[in-house]
Amino acid sequence: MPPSSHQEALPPVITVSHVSKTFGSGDAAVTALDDVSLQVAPGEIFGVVGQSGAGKSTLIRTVNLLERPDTGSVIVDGQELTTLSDSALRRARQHIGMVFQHFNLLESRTAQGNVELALELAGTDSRDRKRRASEILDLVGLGAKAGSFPSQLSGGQKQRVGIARALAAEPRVLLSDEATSALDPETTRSILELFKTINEQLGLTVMLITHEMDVVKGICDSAALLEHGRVVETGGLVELISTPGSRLAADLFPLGDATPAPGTTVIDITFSGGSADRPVIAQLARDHSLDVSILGAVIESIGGSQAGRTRLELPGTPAQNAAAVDDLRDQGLLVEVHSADAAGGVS
Ligand SMILES: Nc1ncnc2c1ncn2[C@@H]1O[C@H](COP(=O)(O)OP(=O)(O)OP(=O)(O)O)[C@@H](O)[C@H]1O
Repeated sequence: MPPSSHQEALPPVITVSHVSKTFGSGDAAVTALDDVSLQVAPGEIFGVVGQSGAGKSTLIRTVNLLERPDTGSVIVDGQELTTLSDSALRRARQHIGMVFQHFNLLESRTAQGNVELALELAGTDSRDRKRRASEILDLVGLGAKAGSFPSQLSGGQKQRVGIARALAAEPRVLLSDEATSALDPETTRSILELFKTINEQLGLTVMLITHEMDVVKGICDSAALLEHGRVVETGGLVELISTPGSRLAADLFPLGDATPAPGTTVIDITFSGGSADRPVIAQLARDHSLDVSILGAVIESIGGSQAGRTRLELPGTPAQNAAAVDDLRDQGLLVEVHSADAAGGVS
């Protein structure tokens, strides 16, 4: 659910502050996380993206201390995890569900048995375990398969069991490490819809790792881009796409690579909220008698509102188009101006 102003006033559910983690030592040392700080607001779906080896898994595993940071602090639901005793940490982890890429189910147990296991570990008595496991399997759409073993389930069904297990002990936070990357596109869509449903129905905060921008666009409210163990950008998606030069925005809304004519002006306009519905380009062409060419455009729905970017080519130099650009900016639009060089490149 998109964070409302009321939610923004609440303290974050996850706060990672100045976390660093190095594996190995000497010449073999690998710094997986380098002074990482980020916050996840209550009820948000927060995506962590970045290339392979950027530190995404290490980061998400520090949020439930499966990976202990060398330095820094991790606060989940108001509790600083790094200073807890082993037994207190085990209790705290029961409120942090985790979903894994390869499901990590016990083959010897049925779907119901796998979900009940999480409740056994939480000390729930037998009757409540059965009732709760049935309820939660119904919620993930797998009630009819409660008695099936993992070997009798499809990948998507296995992941639903994994999600049910993660939800069994009524966590406040759900962590997902590439939950959909072993699934086909259609199953991926249905699992993402399930995340969204859980997020909305249970008010659960979700932090997920993905390398797929479509996942971020599809369900995330906020995201962080990791590079070489560092957070290079983080924020709400609508806010990010309104940030000039945002790498995440460029990855979320790729504008294609149409080549402008040499000596022209190239402008990138970011639309969000109401501006996405206005006939901005037609008005620009009319008011400034400009022969506007659209080099690329993408409009998407993010968190229930329209957002997108458009790359336009205008005849003449940036100086000659200054009035047109000012006009766009006066309308509250975010405009970046480039000039096309002789080779059709943009600078
Ligand atoms: N247990 C470990 N021992 C040694 N090095 C590790 C360990 N775990 C991670 N690393 C290293 O830390 C860096 C970050 O790894 P991590 O798995 O967090 O990246 P990632 O962004 O999740 O990558 P991928 O998308 O490929 O899963 C990599 O260089 C990796 O080789």
